[in-house]
Amino acid sequence: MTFDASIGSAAQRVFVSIDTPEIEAARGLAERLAGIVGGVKLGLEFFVGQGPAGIRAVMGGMAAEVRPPLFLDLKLHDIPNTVAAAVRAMLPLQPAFLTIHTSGGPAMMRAAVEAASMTDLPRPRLLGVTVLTSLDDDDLVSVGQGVSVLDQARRLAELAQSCGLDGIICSPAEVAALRADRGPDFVLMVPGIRPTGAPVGDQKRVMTPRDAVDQGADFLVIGRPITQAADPAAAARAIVKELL
Ligand SMILES: O=C(O)c1cc(=O)[nH]c(=O)n1[C@@H]1O[C@H](COP(=O)(O)O)[C@@H](O)[C@H]1O
Repeated sequence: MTFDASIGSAAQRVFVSIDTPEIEAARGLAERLAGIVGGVKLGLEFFVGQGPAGIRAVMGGMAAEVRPPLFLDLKLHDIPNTVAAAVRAMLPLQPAFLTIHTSGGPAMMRAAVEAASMTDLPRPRLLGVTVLTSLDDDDLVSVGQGVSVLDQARRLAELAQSCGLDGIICSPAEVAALRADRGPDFVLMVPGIRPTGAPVGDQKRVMTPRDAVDQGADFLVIGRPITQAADPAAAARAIVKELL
């Protein structure tokens, strides 16, 4: 299914992150949430556990009329040839969005963009991870990047746009600055979302769904506040309601 990135409703902004290695758990959540949220994100944990066949089982388990767009979040980071080959290998799964790490550099990003366009299959939107939402300024110092998170995110976002990426993943804390820098058409997909009172866990730069959208986020990536809730469908509905 091709993905129309125009945002017609509050629900379309929400991608639920289904982080589990178990196929039945993933399938159950996807089916329960399909009519409520705008998309499903399957990432490293599920892909390592279940591979492409697992992705097909989850997405194919939903009727075409209700199947939400797939965000396949593998955060590729390798030499250009390897990343390009991995992007090509993902295309048959028909993701609406893919992720690569912008810190892989310009040649890697350009190779990924080229690879994504090389077949007749629908072209996914390529998003570049800037600075992970689990990091803060001290973490960047500890890995030898002596810049603030905001400056690093701005720099990587500019590089991603210049390399032809469709958008970036960034924390809500930088969204307003990055929207101003990169203009209205660059996709800002934002994890690190916590409804008021939800446990923050390993995230360091967080915001509520409403505030993140008000700051300029196009899409929100939300995992545990929905998937770990006693009633995931009710939790997702409450978040969408907050965005109306
Ligand atoms: O690329 C991502 O989606 C991502 C980037 C980032 O900087 N931070 C981040 O949390 N994510 C993903 O977003 C999801 C957030 O999940 P929760 O913290 O449970 O809401 C996880 O699947 C992460 O892998």
